[in-house]
Amino acid sequence: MAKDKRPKVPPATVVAPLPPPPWPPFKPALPVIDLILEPVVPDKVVILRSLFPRSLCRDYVSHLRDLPLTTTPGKPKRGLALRVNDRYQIDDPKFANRLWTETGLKDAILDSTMNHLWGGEVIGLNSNIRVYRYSPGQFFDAHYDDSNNVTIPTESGSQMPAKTTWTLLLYLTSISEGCVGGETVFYPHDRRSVKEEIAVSPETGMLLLHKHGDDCMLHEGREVMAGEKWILRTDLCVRR
Ligand SMILES: O=C(O)CCC(=O)C(=O)O
Ligand SMILES: [Fe+2]
Repeated sequence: MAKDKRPKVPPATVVAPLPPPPWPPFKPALPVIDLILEPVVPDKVVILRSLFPRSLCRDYVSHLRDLPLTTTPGKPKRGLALRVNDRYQIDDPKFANRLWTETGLKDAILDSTMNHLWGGEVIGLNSNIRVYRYSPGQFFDAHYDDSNNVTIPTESGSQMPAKTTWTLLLYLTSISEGCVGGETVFYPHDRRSVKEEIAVSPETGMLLLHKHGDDCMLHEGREVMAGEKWILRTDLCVRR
């Protein structure tokens, strides 16, 4: 089989398990509005506005600042996308489950008319939670996101085999907090082309979902010009 040379996101770094951070409670109770999935690119990119209200985003950012964020190295290994941002990563199945069940996301996804898009029976979110902070000059170069095999804990304590099918990015800041730039840009034809680009500007509290794996669109996190772009990232998981 031909080797896939598309630039990929570097695999998760193996680190000694640390206790998860004390994520702020979801206050006020979520969701604050009727959550509606809005297509941006048919079958590939969807947004969900106001998953978190602005006050909760503010609360999250002020807590996330205290986390031990590390700056990604400037020069990636061959085949991996260049990204320059500060990030934190934790395996936290409990928080992934809270994000899934206590925000209205599960209902919005499972009740949607878009059920055929998710790539199987959706069972929850990837427990690999990533926090990104982009300061001015930082960006995430064009790449594709891979699908990964993971497990999701069930209520009985067993582990259910799952695979990730869509990337979830929750924007915690935007132009309203002074973040200039930082759009997530998609390229429909596997090449960076200004004419073809579809740019999603961060909106505070908005969740962006995009299909990944074999059908992933080439995409990038554009350079932040002022302020800070904060994101929470996880993935949608289906049964495998
Ligand atoms: O920061 C962004 O807008 C894009 C992030 C991204 O592409 C990723 O996490 O794989
Ligand atoms: Fe990505």
